[in-house]
Amino acid sequence: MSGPDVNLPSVPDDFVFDTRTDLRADQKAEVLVEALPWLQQFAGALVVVKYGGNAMIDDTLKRAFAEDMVFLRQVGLRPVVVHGGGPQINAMLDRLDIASEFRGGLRVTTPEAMDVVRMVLTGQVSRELVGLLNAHAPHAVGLSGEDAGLFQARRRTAVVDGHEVDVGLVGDVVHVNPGAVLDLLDAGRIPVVSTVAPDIDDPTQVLNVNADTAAAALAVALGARKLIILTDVEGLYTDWPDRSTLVRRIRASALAELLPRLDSGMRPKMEACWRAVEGGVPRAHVIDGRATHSILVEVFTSEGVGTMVLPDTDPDGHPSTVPVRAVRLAGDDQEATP
Ligand SMILES: Nc1ncnc2c1ncn2[C@@H]1O[C@H](COP(=O)(O)OP(=O)(O)O)[C@@H](O)[C@H]1O
Ligand SMILES: CC(=O)N[C@@H](CCC(=O)OP(=O)(O)O)C(=O)O
Repeated sequence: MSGPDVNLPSVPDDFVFDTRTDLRADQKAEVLVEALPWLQQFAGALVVVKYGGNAMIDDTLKRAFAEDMVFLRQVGLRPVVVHGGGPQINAMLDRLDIASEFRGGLRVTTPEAMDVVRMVLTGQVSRELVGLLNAHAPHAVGLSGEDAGLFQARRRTAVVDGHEVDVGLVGDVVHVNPGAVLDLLDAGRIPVVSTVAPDIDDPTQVLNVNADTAAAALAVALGARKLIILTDVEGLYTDWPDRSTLVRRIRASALAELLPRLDSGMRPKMEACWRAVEGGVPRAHVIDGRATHSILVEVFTSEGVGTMVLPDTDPDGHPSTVPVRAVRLAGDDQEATP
């Protein structure tokens, strides 16, 4: 194609053209202005973000996630990252030819598998996330549930078809000592937490803890303003996989009724949201980690994204409402009040 003969400035080989032509300048300004009340509302807010699953295996998404965390910190929030790493653990177990299975959504964890879980979460996934974050500015510090007594866990079973089954070295967080995380936040750092925890009944033994569950326990202990869980689906569907049943907002009591009917993938996430909200975290969200910058859209736009869990009543005793995001509540006949 030939255009008018004009003198164009020379462009370096590594120049990346801005292809974001879908927004006009005034529309870009509108997006920024729309963020203003949310920036004001969340100034200083502590937000726990659980990063894991498939959103963590794509390089572009990983870089975008790091940008989002650095962005949150830069505009005055206090983000804490709790990461999973199920797919990465699977890959390493395969490489080492160690068999592994899930029961009731939990990995059956033998002592041999536990070594791999610990090595992958704290030695590989945490290191990679810290590196991606620190590519922007040296703020991220990795720590595991073992560090400074952050987590203590107790062994648990899984429930399969109504029966309790042994899943080996798997635990639930029963105690959180958030001092180390708070120290890091006070120093302006971004803590990156991996979810391996000492056994409260045998502190020389470490346990494998589901990262969604651990993120909820940490959010409660830190008094977080939000828990945000990234996953590989748009949010919670009441009738999975019927796409017309995506839930935008749901109150804790309606969620409690729904939980027993959820499949094992979504159940730990929604249970984590429920636990967080019951434990005093005002809002918990499950959002699509496959969409770049979905965290920024959730925090800084009026529509939000994904599924939001909110308490039945806000601390002032009024039925909980959230500005503008007026969408019908699952399990609730009323329209949300803007
Ligand atoms: N009710 C539901 N709503 C949404 N997703 C569901 C539901 N039930 C099952 N799922 C499945 O759960 C998956 C998310 O769980 P999982 O794969 O464990 O997430 P992650 O890898 O992000 O930790 C979704 O990709 C979807 O296939
Ligand atoms: C007990 C248990 O199942 N632990 C998980 C811990 C990692 C995790 O939760 O990772 P995702 O968030 O990526 O799923 C596991 O071994 O896979």
